[in-house]
Amino acid sequence: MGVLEHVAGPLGSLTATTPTPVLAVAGFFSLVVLAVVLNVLSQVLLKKRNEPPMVFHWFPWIGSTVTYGMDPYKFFFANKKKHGDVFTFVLLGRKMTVCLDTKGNNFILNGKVKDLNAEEIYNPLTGPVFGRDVVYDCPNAKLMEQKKFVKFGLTSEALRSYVELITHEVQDFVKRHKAFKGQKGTFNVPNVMAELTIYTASRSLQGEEVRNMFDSRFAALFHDLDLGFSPLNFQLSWFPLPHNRKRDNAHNAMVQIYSEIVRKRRAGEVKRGNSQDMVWHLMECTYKDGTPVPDHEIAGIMIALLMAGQHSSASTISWVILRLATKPEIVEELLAEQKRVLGEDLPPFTNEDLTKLSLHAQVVKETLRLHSPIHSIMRKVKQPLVVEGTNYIIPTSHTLMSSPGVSARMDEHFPNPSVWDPHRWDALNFEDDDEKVDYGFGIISKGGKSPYLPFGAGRHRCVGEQFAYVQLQTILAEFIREFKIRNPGGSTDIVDTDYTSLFTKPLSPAVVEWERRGAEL
Ligand code: HEM
Repeated sequence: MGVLEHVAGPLGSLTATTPTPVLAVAGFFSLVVLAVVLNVLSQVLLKKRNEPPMVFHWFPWIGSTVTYGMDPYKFFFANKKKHGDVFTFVLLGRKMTVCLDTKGNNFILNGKVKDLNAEEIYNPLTGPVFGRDVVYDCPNAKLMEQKKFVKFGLTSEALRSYVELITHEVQDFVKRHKAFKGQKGTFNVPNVMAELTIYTASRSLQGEEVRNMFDSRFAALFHDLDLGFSPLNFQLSWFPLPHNRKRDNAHNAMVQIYSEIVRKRRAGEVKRGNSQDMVWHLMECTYKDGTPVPDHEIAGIMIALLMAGQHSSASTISWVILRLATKPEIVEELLAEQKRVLGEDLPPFTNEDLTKLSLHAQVVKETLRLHSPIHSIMRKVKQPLVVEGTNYIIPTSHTLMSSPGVSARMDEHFPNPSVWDPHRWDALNFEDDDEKVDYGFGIISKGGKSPYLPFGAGRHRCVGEQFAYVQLQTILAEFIREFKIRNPGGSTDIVDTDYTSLFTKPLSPAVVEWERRGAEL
């Protein structure tokens, strides 16, 4: 028997005796073609005049998922050019209506609670990670109270103590970490900075017990819990996949750890001393109706703070280091600022000192303009909504999507927007004339006209901004005291962004060269 007969033999017998598989494949392809044709026809023929334009797509359900997912900003700008600031696209079967620029940001972020809803979108994903009765697993009014607890826990006394604790963590880290052995070397920025960020956050905000557990048990639990933030979980968070099982086990273990910390503290087995961590503060908080925060909610809020803070801060400080490595002259300017403000001998600094290090703050601010860790913010439409200045009415079957990162990259607001230039903020401020509002967690700027909203706006605005700035500025100030940094070969290139996880971050590996001060690069 020849080779061809060998191959044809089995196929021949298959078609002769079982025609079904071939027919099934042909049938499947016909169905796909039919679905594509109907989908295209419906986009061309059934345009609704009072709904925003739909981004053209061939396949139903998949829609624009791939182009959006590969580079959301490229996708937003391309469609803004084609359709204007308001358009709809299909993301995994959902109709997402995007509203861009300052008006779009304001429309979505400052929307009323009766019109827009965050918890229906986010809770399937965050619920199993954070736990019961916290954040999106409770009515919005309760979330506002929980945010108030956190915001009011970040007192100036607490922040002062955090600066000291974070400073010690950084000093210890740069002495001991394997990436910083010797006088000079290279390090993979995203990995090393993620490690440093979590040590600093856990020692300050989370408290001594959590920090002490980090090197052993806690890091593994954090890793497993984090698996729950896989984008796949927007659809399948309930499905017993291995990563979801690990997530659930990690969540239960973490709740037990926090509950045990609270129990020991309440029993007086651990004394407070000068400790200002958030667990102590939450143990003293009560809801408006007089109910103290139950232990499982303390655990849930602490987990939420850990997860929300870790990804955003680790990504931001990594971008700070990577951007500085492209402009080593700014590193020297930062050091000069510290010497000018604090003294030539670079003494330890306080939270009040940080507010005087304006270039340090501007480095963080400019980095967040171009590298905001959250590129898309979503809300479910609860009743048909008119978009001001248009004839569009957004139906309740749509989800709204805001991307403040778009206005932050528009040349109408920021000349040469793609250039990373901390000095652009020397004389730039969007907050001064802004309307103020209180959604229940303290007075905030409404941000209605600002093109720069990396911490969001409205009732879901970030309550971690102050902590993030303290953490990021302290790490930055300590880091540049210790090291000179630059890109290998003095290159000015910057790595691409990794959009595959929920929070964006630099694509790893992203390596820079370091040298301890006192030696030459
Ligand atoms: C550079 C750092 C950070 C950035 C850029 C950032 C950004 C944001 C943004 C854009 C939102 C609004 C989300 C929405 O409207 O759906 C938000 C909310 C929030 N963030 Fe942050 N964040 C940062 C750090 C932190 C830290 C360190 C914490 C905790 C200590 C934190 C806790 C929260 C909380 C509790 C919310 C409220 C969620 C809600 O009300 O729906 N964030 N953050």
